[in-house]
Amino acid sequence: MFAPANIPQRFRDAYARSEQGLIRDVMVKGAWVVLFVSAITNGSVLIRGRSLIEADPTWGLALRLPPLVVSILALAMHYGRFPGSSWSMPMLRLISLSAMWSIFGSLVFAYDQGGSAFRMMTELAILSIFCAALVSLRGVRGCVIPLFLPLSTFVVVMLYQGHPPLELLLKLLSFISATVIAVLVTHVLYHRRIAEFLARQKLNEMSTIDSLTGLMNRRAMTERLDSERARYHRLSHSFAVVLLDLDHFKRVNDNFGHQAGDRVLREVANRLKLHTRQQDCVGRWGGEEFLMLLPDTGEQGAMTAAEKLRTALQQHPFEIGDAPPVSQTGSFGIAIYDGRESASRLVARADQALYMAKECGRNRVVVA
Ligand SMILES: Nc1nc2c(ncn2[C@@H]2O[C@H](COP(=O)(O)OP(=O)(O)OP(=O)(O)O)[C@@H](O)[C@H]2O)c(=O)[nH]1
Repeated sequence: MFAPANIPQRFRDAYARSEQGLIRDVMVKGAWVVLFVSAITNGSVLIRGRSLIEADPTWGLALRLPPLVVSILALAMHYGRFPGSSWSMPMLRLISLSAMWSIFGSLVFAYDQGGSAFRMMTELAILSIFCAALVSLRGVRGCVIPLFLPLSTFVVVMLYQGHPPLELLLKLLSFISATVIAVLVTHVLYHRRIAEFLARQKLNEMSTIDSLTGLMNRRAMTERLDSERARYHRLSHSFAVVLLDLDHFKRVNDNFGHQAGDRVLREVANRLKLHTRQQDCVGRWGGEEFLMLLPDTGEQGAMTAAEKLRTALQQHPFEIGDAPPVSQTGSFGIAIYDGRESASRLVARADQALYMAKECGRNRVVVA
């Protein structure tokens, strides 16, 4: 999984997903461009009856066929919905490499036959555009193999054939300057894309994460409840919600101050995370209320889970700084999704059970 070094770990999955979409997009468009350019080039050869490489039909075929075949294959895989997405990047590289092979191969012939400057410029421009697309996906390192490998092969072949290095350099100047411009512009765009991606992720994080505890906030939990309800209707997998309200939490604030209260809330969040499964969702529902969503869980499982959390709070007092640690318990209300009700009705039932737990003396679990 590729992600630039300045993307924090927590955003790397999201970056990989967004990059996959981008790579697929570039691959499909790149394949169409290569097909289109091949059709025009081959068509003009047919109409005008002459080719830069007409002297050698075998080489002509060897240079023109690979990009055509690779592009058709890539488009067939895309439109035929070939499973997975990891093949997009290797396919894009293959398209680029075969196009470079074709272009640089033609250049070798053009060079020897004194091909027209216009023709060379066109092919150099295509090189720069490819380079631009690759740089915009993976930064400058993205074009090392598809661009600099064919270029260095081309230079080595030319030098091997005895062309003077200075003359070669002068002839390549237009290519080098076109590529440098393309690299610079797209390098800036690449960094902008990453900056925009990070800004979007942080905004998204702010709107879904509770800043005090780092848990999901009420909005994000409501969305998860809706998607879990949708999953239930698709797969009939039962799920439970557990609502927790800390007992007499006001006393912590009143006796030790708001900061101590905040520390307790953060530690409660840690313990809830620690004692739930990875697939469970834990969120802060309100001030000192927490909501847990337990997928694939029935009544018995939810009771066991809630009991484990209740013990995890009760078992160890909470550190609050200079003052001695404080005891903090919680009351829990459980509701199992009945298959029909709305998310708010489901939480309301858990709230009623929680109310019963408070009424019965707190520090206990009640099922709706
Ligand atoms: N420190 C801190 N306190 C909060 C926060 N949100 C809510 N509270 C406090 O949580 C307390 C809730 O008090 P109450 O609703 O009276 O309930 P309780 O004292 O927990 O008593 P019971 O729920 O009846 O057991 C209030 O003192 C709120 O100020 C917060 O983000 N930080």
